[in-house]
Amino acid sequence: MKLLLVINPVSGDNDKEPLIKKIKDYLGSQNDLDIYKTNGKDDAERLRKYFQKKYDRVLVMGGDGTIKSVAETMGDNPLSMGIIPAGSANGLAHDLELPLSVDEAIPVALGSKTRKIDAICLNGQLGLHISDLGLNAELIKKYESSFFRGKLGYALNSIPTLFQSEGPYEFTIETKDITYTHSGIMLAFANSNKFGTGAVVNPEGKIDDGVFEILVFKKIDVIEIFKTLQNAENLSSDFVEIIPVKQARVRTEKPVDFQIDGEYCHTVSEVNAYIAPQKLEIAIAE
Ligand SMILES: Nc1ncnc2c1ncn2[C@@H]1O[C@H](COP(=O)(O)OP(=O)(O)OP(=O)(O)O)[C@@H](O)[C@H]1O
Repeated sequence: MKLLLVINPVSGDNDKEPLIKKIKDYLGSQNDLDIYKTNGKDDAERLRKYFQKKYDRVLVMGGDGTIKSVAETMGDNPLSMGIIPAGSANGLAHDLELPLSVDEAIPVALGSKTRKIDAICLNGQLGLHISDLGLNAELIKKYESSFFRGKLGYALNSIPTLFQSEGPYEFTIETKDITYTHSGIMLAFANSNKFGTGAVVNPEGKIDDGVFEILVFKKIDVIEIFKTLQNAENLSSDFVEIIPVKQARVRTEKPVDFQIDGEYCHTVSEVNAYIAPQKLEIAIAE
């Protein structure tokens, strides 16, 4: 097998060298492995050059942001992807029920069982997991500029963000059939059903059903947040409005912080979103 291993050296705040050694040991001598370590600057350009070569699979060792950027760089003829979860939250790996320990993840990432998943195209970028406008994107903006990485960084930044949020916002959502206006602290574009924290915010969401859900979170409600952590299926519509769609345009009166799969994307006042069915093939557990 000819493999490209893409590694984010800083994701999840953990040392990748022992993990790389485990992969090399597992592969032994009969496999052909190229390694690319991301730099966070011109990765797309550099990766595109790698993808001009022929590989059988790309392995990604990082978090959702690294998976997203590799998926975007592969273009219209993507390779199948094996994931070695090594980010802070690993939302996509949780959704696909991939093993989180590297020893278990390696055989799965190199295995023959795969699953095709949808992506959401958001203002020209790919979102594979959950992207949002508002409160969570404000938190990610603060986290990315903070000294602390990993889960501690999210935790340390979340309390001030909850009190300093600029919301609520007025979201105008135009679908093929109808236009809604909802006020909320955050609007999410969900391809899957839970955040990397495990909170099930989109109980009906499936990652390969050809639709995505727009979730408008109306207020912070401790009981409902607790229910999301218990995998409850009946979230109150006073807490979250769920709109399944294939395509939508969302507008806000003033620019609002926006994030895609945990990557902060500045402020926007319009997001054009549509589903790209069966966009990516990912190796999963037998
Ligand atoms: N060498 C590097 N130095 C700094 N940033 C990097 C580097 N390589 C990639 N990045 C950045 O890492 C981000 C993607 O991180 P990813 O989502 O994979 O991990 P993560 O789960 O967010 O982990 P963490 O929370 O520790 O960043 C992107 O913003 C990318 O630009």
